[in-house]
Amino acid sequence: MSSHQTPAIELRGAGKTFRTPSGGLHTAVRDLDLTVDQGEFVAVVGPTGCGKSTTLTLVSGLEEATTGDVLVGGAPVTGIGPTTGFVFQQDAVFPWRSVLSNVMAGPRFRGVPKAEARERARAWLARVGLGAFEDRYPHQLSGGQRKRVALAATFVNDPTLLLMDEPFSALDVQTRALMSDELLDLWAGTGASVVFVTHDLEESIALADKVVVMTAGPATVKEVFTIDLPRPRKVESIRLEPRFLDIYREIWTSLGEEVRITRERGAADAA
Ligand SMILES: Nc1ncnc2c1ncn2[C@@H]1O[C@H](COP(=O)(O)OP(=O)(O)OP(=O)(O)O)[C@@H](O)[C@H]1O
Repeated sequence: MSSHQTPAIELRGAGKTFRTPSGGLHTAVRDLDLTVDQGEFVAVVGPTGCGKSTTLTLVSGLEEATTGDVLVGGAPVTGIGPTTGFVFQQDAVFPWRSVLSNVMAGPRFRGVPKAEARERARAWLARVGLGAFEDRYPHQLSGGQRKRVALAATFVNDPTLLLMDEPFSALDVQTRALMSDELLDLWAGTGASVVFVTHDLEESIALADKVVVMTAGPATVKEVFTIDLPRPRKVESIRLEPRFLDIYREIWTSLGEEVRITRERGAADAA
């Protein structure tokens, strides 16, 4: 990565304070400093409720930072850019549209002619192994297949920035590992920058170039770990590598402390 490139994302002292329904103020994240380089895969881990999703909504422009700066492609973020893709835990598919129509929707919305949109959608469906399922409706698919549709529907738009909020957490363990491999295959060579929020430390290490550990809420960046595992990766085999286990232990030392703080606070609140 050449050092003169504008980072894909820069958070500088970014924070977000929400007004609660009772009229109080709740700080969700504070003093966030983070750089995501172009083409980099960054995973964000942190204790439950610490502010991971809020961080992602700041980057997406869905929420405006209360303090500090959020830059995407070197410019202050003003809303969801046309080249930003999202994948969430919930299936972001239209239940009343066929699989093919779902994947064509993005390009059509962006003004791509129908025949070309269909061709591009078919190519991505083939890549996710759903070429034979284009006429099905989402309810006729398994959870993993629906997730594949969501990935095809995202990648068909050639995103330069991918924001993913626990996209695989509703899936069973085996499907989850398959989807992680699938994601890495689809992402490889696209040059897209990824911010991937997860609860799962193993998943974060297997996928990412950098793992960002956030503190107990209101979250700030605690530590950033560079993951020096080679690519291409297969998540089921890489997690058995000695280097993977060393990295896991190192990051857990940092993350575990924040998880404990969060648990103790929860116990104190309940007492
Ligand atoms: N719109 C909002 N209004 C008020 N408070 C909010 C709002 N959105 C989030 N919060 C609060 O901000 C804090 C951080 O929430 P956020 O969803 O970002 O955490 P998270 O780390 O993604 O959580 P989880 O690990 O459970 O997915 C929480 O205390 C939450 O209740």
